[in-house]
Amino acid sequence: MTEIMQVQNLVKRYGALAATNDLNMTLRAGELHGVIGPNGAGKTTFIHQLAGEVMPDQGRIFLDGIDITGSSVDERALNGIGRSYQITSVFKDFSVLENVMLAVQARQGSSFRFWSTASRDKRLSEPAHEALCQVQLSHAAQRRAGALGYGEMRQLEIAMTLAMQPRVLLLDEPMAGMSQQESARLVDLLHRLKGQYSIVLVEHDMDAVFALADRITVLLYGTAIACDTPQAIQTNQEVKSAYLGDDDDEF
Ligand SMILES: Nc1ncnc2c1ncn2[C@@H]1O[C@H](COP(=O)(O)OP(=O)(O)OP(=O)(O)O)[C@@H](O)[C@H]1O
Repeated sequence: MTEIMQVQNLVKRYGALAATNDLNMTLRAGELHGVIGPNGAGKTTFIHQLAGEVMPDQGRIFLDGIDITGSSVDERALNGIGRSYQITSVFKDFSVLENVMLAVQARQGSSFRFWSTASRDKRLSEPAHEALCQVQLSHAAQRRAGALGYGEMRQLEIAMTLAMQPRVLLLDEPMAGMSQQESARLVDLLHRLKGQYSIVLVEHDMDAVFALADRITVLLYGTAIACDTPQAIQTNQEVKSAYLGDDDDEF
């Protein structure tokens, strides 16, 4: 399997604290790669660095073998790195469809400037409908985004990310705050997206990560202490003692 991203020796310091510390990881094309670790292990800082929101102090990030360490968030998005939108970036008074259309427009950039309104609308609405279909939110296309339930709002965020036509999807705790039913629906959705996209999933819901991931990287104090299949991670002694405190029941 080819590697779509490589992360080499990533370091991000906040004062004396190294949030990521010599962190190495590879993302294979089409895999769902779970990233787990205790609170403060550096998971979110890692995702921020992959997305370009935080610049590392040391280390390199490669996409398709090209060094993107110094690229901005926008450049990375145009090169296919999709960072899940946050609820804060949803326009609550716009319809669900309009929000996704805005994401399509962001992807298409200024190429629509000279087009007629009708053709522009179609060029925006068709991929937007497609993205909503992918996350099974088509039924809510005309609803006001602000009227969506919490789980549906997260589905909308993913639709907006998919509308950017990413190859790599970065998902930072997509199940946070969800009910059991909403989480189960999101697990189903990620199962469907698996293989179509290369996905990095940071998630505290261990059942979800172990059910979904092809491989899991375990972070501890900003360093990857293990990277393996869920089955191997489950029985990895270093992971057990360092991350789970030797408690077999945790898995
Ligand atoms: N902007 C910042 N300024 C100072 N310290 C920070 C900053 N961002 C993160 N940190 C620190 O870096 C460490 C790693 O934080 P990070 O949020 O990446 O961990 P995490 O694994 O995502 O944690 P959690 O599971 O609790 O979300 C923590 O000790 C955190 O306090």
